[in-house]
Amino acid sequence: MSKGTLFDKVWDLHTVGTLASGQTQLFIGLHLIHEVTSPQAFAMIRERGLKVLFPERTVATVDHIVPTENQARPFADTLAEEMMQALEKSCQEHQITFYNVGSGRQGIVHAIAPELGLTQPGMTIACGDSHTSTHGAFGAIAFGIGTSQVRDVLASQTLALSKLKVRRIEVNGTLRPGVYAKDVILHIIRKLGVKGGVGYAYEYAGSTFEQMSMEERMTVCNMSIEGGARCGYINPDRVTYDYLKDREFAPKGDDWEKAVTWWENIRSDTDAEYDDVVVFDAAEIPPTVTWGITPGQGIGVDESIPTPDSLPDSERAIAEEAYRYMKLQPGDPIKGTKVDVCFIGSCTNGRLSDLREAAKFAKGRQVSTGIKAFVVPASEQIKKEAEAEGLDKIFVEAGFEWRNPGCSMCLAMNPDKLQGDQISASSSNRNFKGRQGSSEGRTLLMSPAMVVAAAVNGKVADVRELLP
Ligand SMILES: CC(C)[C@H](C(=O)O)[C@@H](O)C(=O)O
Ligand code: SF4
Repeated sequence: MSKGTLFDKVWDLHTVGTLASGQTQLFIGLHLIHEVTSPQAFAMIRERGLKVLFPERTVATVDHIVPTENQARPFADTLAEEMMQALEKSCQEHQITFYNVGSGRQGIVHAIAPELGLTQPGMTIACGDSHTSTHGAFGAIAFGIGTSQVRDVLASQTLALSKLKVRRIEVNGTLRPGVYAKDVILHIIRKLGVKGGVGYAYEYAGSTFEQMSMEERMTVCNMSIEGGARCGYINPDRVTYDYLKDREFAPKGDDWEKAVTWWENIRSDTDAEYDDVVVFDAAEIPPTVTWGITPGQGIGVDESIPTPDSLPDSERAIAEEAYRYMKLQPGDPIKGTKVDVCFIGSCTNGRLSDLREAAKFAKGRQVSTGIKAFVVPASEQIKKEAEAEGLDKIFVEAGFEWRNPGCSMCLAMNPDKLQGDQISASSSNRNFKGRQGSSEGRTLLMSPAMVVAAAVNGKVADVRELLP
């Protein structure tokens, strides 16, 4: 095996050849598909009379358009129903496994592949979805692709790609109470910028990530793309193997031992060379909230919205645009900003550990009057597990609604939408203009625990004040 970073090794092992363009033809071990970016890709292969080359390496689910309340078919939204039928038909035609609503395995694509054990170290994974970077938490090279690339993978199981540089992002130390994986990644993006990672794969390393659970690692890798990095990964270790062991599609018996040996070999070598190295101290990371219209516009919950003169030239224009859109004043504290909607869910923070942590703070408290607060587990399996622990009851008693799995208000391609210029406290990953279903809707990104703090206070609050 070649020496170097995990990225280099996995890249080399999956290289089919070099194309005339100079790009690499890279073999894709696992292709995940969903209803939004696959219909046109299927139409394109159909037009050319092509087949799906490796249906057994292709797995589908439905997540973006599913209603989280009434899931009766046909869906009330005819466009959603059409997308659903298109996916059902394509999967049937090409013998692709489809985890449909009610299968017990449906959910946000980036939640179900790990929980089924499909996502494994050393793999190349592609999906027509930018947050495919999530799967890097397992030491896979996983990235989002566009519809024409979905076509390429369906037809050839390969992609034409240019190799990325690798930046090692080291975070060391223990996170302070009330500070979560979400704050770590929001902090990294705040410091390195939303375009800082363009051209790079991010390798997250250091004791902070080593101490994280797989779910926390997924939260971090998920938002690599918001920092401009096409993929982000963490070297596999005992935590990874313990998570994967005995999952449905994980290797079994002798194959398991062989797999672990191989996974150990693909870890970045200690003397690997990086194109860049950045180091952060975990103790300096505060509970972070975004105030603007990019995930890079984050501040500590006890900081004030930056004034134009405190910002570097390159950030001023987008800050001006953000003050106008968000209707927030530079210099004002973010804490105390009134919110209307509180959303816990998404592929960033809709997993069991997120719901458990949020429930700890919701227990025995009440959602403030006039606030709409709701919890959307990322998958059917997570929903079931959460209910078995009684988390649903804690949320409902506190005044949250408990919904069915899907992307929901992360992107609002389903009925869960902000109205007018409502402000949401959201555990999702994007605060772009109009992201949550209203062209004037405003989004404040934060950890699930911070969303609960906002829900019970009716305004942005510091979760540390709720700590026992
Ligand atoms: C719909 C899909 C293509 C999109 C993405 O690529 O990320 C969505 O998941 C998002 O989060 O904006
Ligand atoms: S939860 Fe949000 S970010 Fe994740 S795949 Fe769905 S829409 Fe995209």
